[in-house]
Amino acid sequence: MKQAAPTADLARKHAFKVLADSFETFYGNAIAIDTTHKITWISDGYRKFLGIDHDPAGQPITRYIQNSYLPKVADTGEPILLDLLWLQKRWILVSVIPLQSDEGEIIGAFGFVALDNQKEFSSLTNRVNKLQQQLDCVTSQLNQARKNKYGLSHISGRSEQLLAIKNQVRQAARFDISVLITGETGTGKELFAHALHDLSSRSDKPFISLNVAAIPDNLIEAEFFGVAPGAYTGASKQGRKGKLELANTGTLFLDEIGDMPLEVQGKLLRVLQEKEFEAVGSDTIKKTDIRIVAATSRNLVQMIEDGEFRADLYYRLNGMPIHLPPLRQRLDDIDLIAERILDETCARLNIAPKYLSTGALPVLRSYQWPGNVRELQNVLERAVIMAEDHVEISAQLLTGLLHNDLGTVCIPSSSESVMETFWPQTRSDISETVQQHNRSDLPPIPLSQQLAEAEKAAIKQAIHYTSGHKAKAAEALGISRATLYEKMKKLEI
Ligand SMILES: Nc1ncnc2c1ncn2[C@@H]1O[C@H](COP(=O)(O)OP(=O)(O)OP(=O)(O)O)[C@@H](O)[C@H]1O
Repeated sequence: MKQAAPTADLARKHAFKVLADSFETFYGNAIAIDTTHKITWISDGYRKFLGIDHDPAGQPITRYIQNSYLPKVADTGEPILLDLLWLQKRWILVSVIPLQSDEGEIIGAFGFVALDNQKEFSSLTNRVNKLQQQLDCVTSQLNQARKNKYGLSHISGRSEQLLAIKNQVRQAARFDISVLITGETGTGKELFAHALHDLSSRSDKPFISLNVAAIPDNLIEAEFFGVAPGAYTGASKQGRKGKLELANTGTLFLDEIGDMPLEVQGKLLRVLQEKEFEAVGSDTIKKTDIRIVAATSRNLVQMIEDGEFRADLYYRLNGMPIHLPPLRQRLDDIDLIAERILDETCARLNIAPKYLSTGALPVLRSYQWPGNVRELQNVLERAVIMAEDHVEISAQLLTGLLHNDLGTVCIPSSSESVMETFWPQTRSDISETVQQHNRSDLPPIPLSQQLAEAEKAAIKQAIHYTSGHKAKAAEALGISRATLYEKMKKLEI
């Protein structure tokens, strides 16, 4: 390395001395920490400025300055040349530089108040204050919108069952226990999980959901635990956070928990018991603090008997069970839910509000709703679009739509076999429909539409045949579980 010329060396030493002498005069407020973020030195001026009446050396800096930049600079070695810091109820301008040993190793950080006279940078702080106020306002509006969207009041219905469930949710929210929500598809399991989170003490923390059934078995662990940087060929350099980490301090909603492979069930149990996990390809243990809300449309007790679900995990998850009955068993909810769906759909489509005619409600009440509220939503959304200029949604229109959807009309909810009631389109019915479509005097229906209808009917039939067991339905149809979910989403089943 080139040696500094003697005069340059002298000038440098002199400059440092002047700087050190004038530092106390101009920058009386200064502090230093080590790499463990403990205070190693503080100037008298700064101690007084912070209102500390004892020697804070050896204490963590965050005990006195919670939002200090010093720990970050000590960790990264990157200086912060000038930044605003909100301290002692006012803005100050601070500089923080890393401290290095003679060998160039980072040994801590040193910070000083560059300017604490607000008048001298008032235009800057005024702008920051204004932006901060705007940000606070938007954040509170967002939180309010979230609460309105997911609060219990958003869940429509007046049936005794629904009111009892709302009470259970209020109870469950008071305690930090695992909750298991059971019920057929589309009954509102995710909606109630959201409401539970929003009522709980974790409401301002993340709500993360993971649909176990929609993820191929070989990717589930990565999705759940995350992946360490470069864990395997093709893994990203930065690694990827898993849902457990993303949900930390908040709530993790595990939908379709019954579809979790046995091996992963064991790992989830460990997380629940020990509150720690390791990312795929890592041996570093990470701590986690989450509340689990799990949901399933399957009979977990039966699955335990069949050796498909771990009993110990079931008892862990089932801290408080909440069961959502199907819509056909709480007919008193239908009018309020329908009203809400119509209002929301019309507002979204920017059209005048529409109402159910007097004869329309009995049609809705007499149908079985195998897809529950989600199906009701789909039918009413289509009705709104088809009612065009009419203010009322007629019984006839709904009858037609339900007929079109499932090949039958207004099924009485009593004695017929569930199979006939829900999916009367047996194989021969389907071929009959296709034959009718094939008649040469009828205008042809686009092939894509015919294929979609056929796929929809086949999937519904398979799900019903396997009593809602999606993995078995996918197997019977010769597709993967993830593909089945993809298709169900696309075809709005
Ligand atoms: N009581 C209700 N009031 C208003 N909307 C509802 C009600 N119950 C369900 N919904 C709506 O119905 C749809 C389906 O609900 P959700 O996704 O929560 O059901 P799910 O039981 O989790 O379904 P899946 O088992 O298929 O995941 C959502 O759009 C939800 O907002």
